[in-house]
Amino acid sequence: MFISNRSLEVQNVSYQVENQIILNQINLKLDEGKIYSLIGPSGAGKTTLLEQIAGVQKVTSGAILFDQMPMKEVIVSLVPQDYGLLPWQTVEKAVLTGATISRKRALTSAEKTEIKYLVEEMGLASHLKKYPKQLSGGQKQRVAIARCFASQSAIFLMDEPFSALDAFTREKAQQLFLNCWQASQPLTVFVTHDIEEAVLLADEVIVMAANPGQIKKRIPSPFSNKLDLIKNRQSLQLFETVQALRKEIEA
Ligand SMILES: Nc1ncnc2c1ncn2[C@@H]1O[C@H](COP(=O)(O)OP(=O)(O)OP(=O)(O)O)[C@@H](O)[C@H]1O
Repeated sequence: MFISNRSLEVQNVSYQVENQIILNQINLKLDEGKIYSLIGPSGAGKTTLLEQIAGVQKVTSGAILFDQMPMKEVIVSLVPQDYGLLPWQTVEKAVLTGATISRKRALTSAEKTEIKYLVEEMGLASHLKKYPKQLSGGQKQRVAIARCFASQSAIFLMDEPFSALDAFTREKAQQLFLNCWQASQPLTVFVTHDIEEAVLLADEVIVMAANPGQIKKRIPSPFSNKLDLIKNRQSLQLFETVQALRKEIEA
């Protein structure tokens, strides 16, 4: 059992562009060793909140801390909506560079072997020498996820990480994600429009409301064993939780 008491705290974060309030007094305490999904209607501010946590967007009102440190001192791994791959880096280079930067040192040969295994598991072995323009959307997304795991950061932030995958590949990637996640159990926050995915993968679903963007509800996972995706996908708990969430989002 993974034991940790570090947490990410979003303290009274608000964000306004011109006269539009995009985030309105967001308060969240998120614990290490857990996966959180962020759902809500379009325009609720999910991406904005994720990017403020990641430090991509400046926090102009309120504070975001991890283990009581400001986020600029914390290394996070972000899977952005556009995958964030550099056009001049091959798949291999992208994953290895991500891992080196987050560790702030050269990789050991054991770490390189582990990363190679991860890349193979992600179905990318035959694409190692390819550049982003030579990859499909789904392949790019898998590179971004592999780079995230290879980084071994304490915090993973993912914006619709499985959205470009077809249904079958998506189910495989979700299972692979949960299996890989078990090894280090980073505090993970992911945005999704897929309510089923939000319930299946997360320990807690965070529902946002729009105009202005705010936290509406937090709903714990109904599953005792999240790893058993096949069983959970067919369960009554999934059906009931998805129905309840749908009402919450539409209300
Ligand atoms: N830099 C910006 N300038 C002006 N408006 C912005 C800016 N960034 C975000 N917004 C607005 O903030 C609101 C929230 O956007 P955001 O992308 O965070 O929402 P979202 O919940 O992720 O939406 P979606 O589900 O459609 O991806 C939207 O109304 C958007 O138009």
